[in-house]
Amino acid sequence: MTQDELKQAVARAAIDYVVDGEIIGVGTGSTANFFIDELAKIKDRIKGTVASSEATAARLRGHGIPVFDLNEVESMAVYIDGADEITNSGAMIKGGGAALTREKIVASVAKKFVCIADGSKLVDTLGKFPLPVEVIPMARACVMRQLAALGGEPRLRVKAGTQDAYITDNGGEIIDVVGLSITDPVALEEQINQIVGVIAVGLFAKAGANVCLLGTGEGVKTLTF
Ligand SMILES: O=C(CO)[C@H](O)[C@H](O)COP(=O)(O)O
Repeated sequence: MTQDELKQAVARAAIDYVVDGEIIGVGTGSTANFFIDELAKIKDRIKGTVASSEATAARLRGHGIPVFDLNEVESMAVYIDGADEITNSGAMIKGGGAALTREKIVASVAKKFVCIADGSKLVDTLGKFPLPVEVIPMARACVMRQLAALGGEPRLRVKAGTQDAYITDNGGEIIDVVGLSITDPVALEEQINQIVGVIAVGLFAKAGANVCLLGTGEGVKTLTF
């Protein structure tokens, strides 16, 4: 199976976690996009969604699925999203698609985080994938110095084909930290959260996934944490 077929398989499997009549939190990225396309087939069963990015909101609306502002929502049954890396204990690196801050906010309201990922995302130790950190633009340089002191190599994410900083839906910039071996993800998440100027770090460790639907050649495996 191709990587896209594995992503489609987990997106289909995630429909079992959709709770009828409820609001569903929806992530960002190619796997989340496959999930949105599956959700569209059963859209009449749900009350609506909360989106973790403008791109996701546009895709949901394109399918005629209601998208609520998070401020209008008191509870959410489940949040369904991809990951760049996930461990056997449910800790994740996210933010390859630059939506980490809204993903973390929406996930924090949901009762359950269901991660959907192809098998290549399962790792023993986080950090091979560069760790995204969203920052306030004026704090870029001082945050980068503090991230370098943690042992990684911070790089400013730029818009494809330019030297210009990539700007997120929140007006922030993204620093990708290369070369970390993250043996204590909870401690590192707390440490980076303490740096003034950081909006959010793409480590989802303190509140990681509750379930991971992992696409493999032998079918979809369900990991619970
Ligand atoms: O965190 C994310 C976006 O900010 C995505 O979930 C992550 O990058 C995985 O993307 P994909 O499903 O395209 O592999």
